[in-house]
Amino acid sequence: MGTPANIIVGSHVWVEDPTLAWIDGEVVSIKNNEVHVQTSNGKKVNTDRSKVFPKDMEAPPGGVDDMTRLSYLHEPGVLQNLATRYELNEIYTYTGSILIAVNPFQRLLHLYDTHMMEQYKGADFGELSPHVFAIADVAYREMINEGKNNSILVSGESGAGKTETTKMLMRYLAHLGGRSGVEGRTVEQQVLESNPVLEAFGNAKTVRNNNSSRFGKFVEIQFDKTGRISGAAIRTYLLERSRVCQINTPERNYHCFYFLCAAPPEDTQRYKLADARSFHYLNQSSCIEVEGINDAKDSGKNEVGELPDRKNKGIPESWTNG
Ligand SMILES: Nc1ncnc2c1ncn2[C@@H]1O[C@H](COP(=O)(O)OP(=O)(O)OP(=O)(O)O)[C@@H](O)[C@H]1O
Repeated sequence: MGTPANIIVGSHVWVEDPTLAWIDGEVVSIKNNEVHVQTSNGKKVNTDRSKVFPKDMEAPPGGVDDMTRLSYLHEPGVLQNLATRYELNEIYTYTGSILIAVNPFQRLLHLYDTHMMEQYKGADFGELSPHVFAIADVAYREMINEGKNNSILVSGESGAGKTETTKMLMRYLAHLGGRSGVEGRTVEQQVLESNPVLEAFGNAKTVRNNNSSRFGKFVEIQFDKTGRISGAAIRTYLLERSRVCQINTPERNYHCFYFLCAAPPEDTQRYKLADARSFHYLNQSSCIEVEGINDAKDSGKNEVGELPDRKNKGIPESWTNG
């Protein structure tokens, strides 16, 4: 962020705030390099000129859907725009061809239904509101038109929404490249159904996220020349292995252990399992149950065919019997 040169007495500006990150206010005086600001929450702040940023007083009340259209592309300007849109449940914003997603922490089902997918199918980039489907659509079209591989990178800190976003991308690509009316389980179904299995073995409750992925993954979806999904591969790497034998409150071990312990009695007896609290690797943390995760129900989430080699892996039948 460069030093703003045009700060004068009367300017509307942003200054840092210990709790709000940034607060807006008006410059009341400037002495050498020290700027005196009266903030909109009634405080007086003295700060260095280099830490004061101009506020765009003509920004649209609902924010802009592409941040390259902001008059000032500095941190407070970007955060203010994202916050304004978030208030309106607009969780997606572009910065050029990059999509920024703000975690809504609530199900916005209308955003991801089939109707929405159909709207984004083939639409020009930027024609509709920013959306994760638009990113997937561009990647897909470019791949088809130019005959080249394409990648979508999803990044962010823990709990930002990468796992959810990746699932939406996969759902959309499966929608575009799926085969309707094909007998049996299609590749795209199998790709989508791999998520619960991967999450059971590689996700755990952490301080920041009840369903934190403790591994990285590279999902490859292969398409044929006509744009239909022909295959898929998922490469996982860097599982946080230490979590298996050491956990601290309020975190949990990998979901799969709790699912196993919560399996129906015939399975728990057969595999000599018991209440999760009776196992040292699970009871080192006082957190056994997690809000939003039903271990007994989720233990049966995996349906026939997902784990064809379950016998070799010692996976209880209840996991594959639905
Ligand atoms: N688009 C979304 N709609 C609704 N809820 C969401 C969305 N994105 C994220 N969430 C919520 O936030 C939680 C955390 O998101 P997610 O697990 O995707 O984060 P992450 O970036 O993958 O974190 P980690 O790096 O810890 O795995 C989800 O369990 C879900 O409750």
